[in-house]
Amino acid sequence: MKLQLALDLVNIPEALELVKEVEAHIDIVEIGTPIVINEGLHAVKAMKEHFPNLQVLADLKIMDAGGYEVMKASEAGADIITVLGVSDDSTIQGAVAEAKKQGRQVMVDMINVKNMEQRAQEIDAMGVDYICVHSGYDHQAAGKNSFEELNAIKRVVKQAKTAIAGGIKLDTLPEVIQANPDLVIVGGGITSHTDKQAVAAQMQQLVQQG
Ligand SMILES: O=C(CO)[C@H](O)[C@H](O)COP(=O)(O)O
Repeated sequence: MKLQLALDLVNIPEALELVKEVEAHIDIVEIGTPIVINEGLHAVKAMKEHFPNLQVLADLKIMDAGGYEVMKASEAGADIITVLGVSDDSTIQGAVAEAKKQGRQVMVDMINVKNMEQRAQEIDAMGVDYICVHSGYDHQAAGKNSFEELNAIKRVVKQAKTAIAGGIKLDTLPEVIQANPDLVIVGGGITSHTDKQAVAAQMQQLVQQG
């Protein structure tokens, strides 16, 4: 099981500073959608240049033009690029084909997917690398989490790795680990702490034991 740090509410210098603190405790660093909106793919490029040993995920949440957008993120140095599960099949297939050509990986974000098991099965058959259940900020504000959805996709996904994101904190991490995802994604659960290094280290220990 691996740990991904999601960076959302920071600019490029703040993102680099933050990763310096927790680098030893994470496997993947995510350039979140708000950073890409504010800073563009320069943020992905800067992160990869400063931390070549970490995998960098570009959370583009692609909804259309999958091949083209994966190509641009790959040029910036992204190792993994996100596409939305609610997209058309052709968008996901285009993203997967381009990622394979570029030696990159695709993560499908299942945010707002209604028929979770059926769609996870369909997407798994498209050859994606990760399928991620996700309670976004608006869901979290309504008190939702994705623990049940993780169990649902675990029942049907055969080929892809499974991931979970959305509001995961140190005290909820053990419940997440019990469901045995391949990847746990944490943003505010690390970045909102004063001692980010300490909380990331504790999370890493739990994830590695899981
Ligand atoms: O993609 C996102 C929001 O759309 C976040 O990166 C994801 O939810 C993880 O952050 P947090 O742990 O703070 O919820």
